[in-house]
Amino acid sequence: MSDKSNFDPAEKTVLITGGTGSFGKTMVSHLLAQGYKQIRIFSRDEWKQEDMRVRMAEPRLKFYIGDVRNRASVDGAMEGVNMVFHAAALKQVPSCEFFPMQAVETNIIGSNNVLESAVSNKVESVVVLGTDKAVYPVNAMGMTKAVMEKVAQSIARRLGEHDTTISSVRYGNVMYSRGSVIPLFVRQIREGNPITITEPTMSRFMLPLRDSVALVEFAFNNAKQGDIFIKKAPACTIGMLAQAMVELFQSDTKIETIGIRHGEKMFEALASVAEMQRSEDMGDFMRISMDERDLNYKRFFTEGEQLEPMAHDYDSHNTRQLTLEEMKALLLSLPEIQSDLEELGLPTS
Ligand SMILES: O=c1ccn([C@@H]2O[C@H](COP(=O)(O)OP(=O)(O)O[C@H]3O[C@H](CO)[C@H](O)[C@H](O)[C@H]3O)[C@@H](O)[C@H]2O)c(=O)[nH]1
Repeated sequence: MSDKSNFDPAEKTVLITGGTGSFGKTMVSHLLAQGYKQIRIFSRDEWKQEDMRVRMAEPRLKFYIGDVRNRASVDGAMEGVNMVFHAAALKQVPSCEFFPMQAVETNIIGSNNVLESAVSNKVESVVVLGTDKAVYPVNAMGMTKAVMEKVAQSIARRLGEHDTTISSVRYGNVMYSRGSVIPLFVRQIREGNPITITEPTMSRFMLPLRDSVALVEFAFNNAKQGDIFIKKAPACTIGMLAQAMVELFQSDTKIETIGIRHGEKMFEALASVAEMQRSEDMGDFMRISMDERDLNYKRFFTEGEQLEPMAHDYDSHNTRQLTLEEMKALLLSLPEIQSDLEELGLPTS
């Protein structure tokens, strides 16, 4: 863990891969407010970069066009960087399912490029952004993100205290993220169409975007080599989410059950049983330390390890469940829901 006692943001340059996404934008505003010297945005889409450049008009923001799949383009943005937040990813479940090698290229090979480039450039700390879908993965998005974590830890394992600190975070569904269920429900309500729910008892961890930024910051401040951090989060069922939306929007639209989609689980886990056994409770957060066993055959084949039999996964069925009122309050705390309700002339509190 690098020493943060003399940490001065005014001396630090941060690189955010995938920096024009929802996470990147929120993180950029946060870092600017904290007085960071320079923030570099690395991404593929020139239009999104142009939009951000014009809207933010901020000299401390620097833009780099590139693709994490291309090591040279990553190297071109890495020189002189102190911290990296690696958010670039293919994260849509269906697109990864049908083009799994594209997910391999970006999520695994691309992440390896970012990490190796950061280590070569003596970056102080890299935080890699992951997902709950990497725990017991069933779809290509989760599988490639699970391998990404393994790549991060394999590099961390060979590094020492004075090298780059590598850590990962995992989080669940970011509320109102592009293409996700909440904006879909809003559209359905506004157009007067039925709300389509897959399965009312299916559950998901619900996380506002601001909490994902807080988690990444927490990881940066507390990381030891190879750690994975999660933020404790409540969950809700999709039936409850739909009910909360209908009530907030005072809608009489129907709720229609359409059935589970390709590649999805009834619930998600943020940590497996084995990980829970080596986790540290840090208040709102949990640290899962790296499994430090090496490839020592005896320990893997004949000695093993004593695990406590009590433990269980940390999943969206056994975490704290939001009540209907709490779900409505959480939705009301989102700026996007506030502006949707305002546009419709509905109460925002
Ligand atoms: O019409 C729909 C669509 C979805 N759902 C349900 O709503 C929940 C959330 O669905 P999302 O599509 O919002 O989220 P996913 O859990 O499938 O995946 C989300 O989280 C991933 C990260 O873990 C990726 O970021 C992905 O893009 C993002 O949509 C699921 O239980 C799903 O079954 C419905 O009830 N009705």
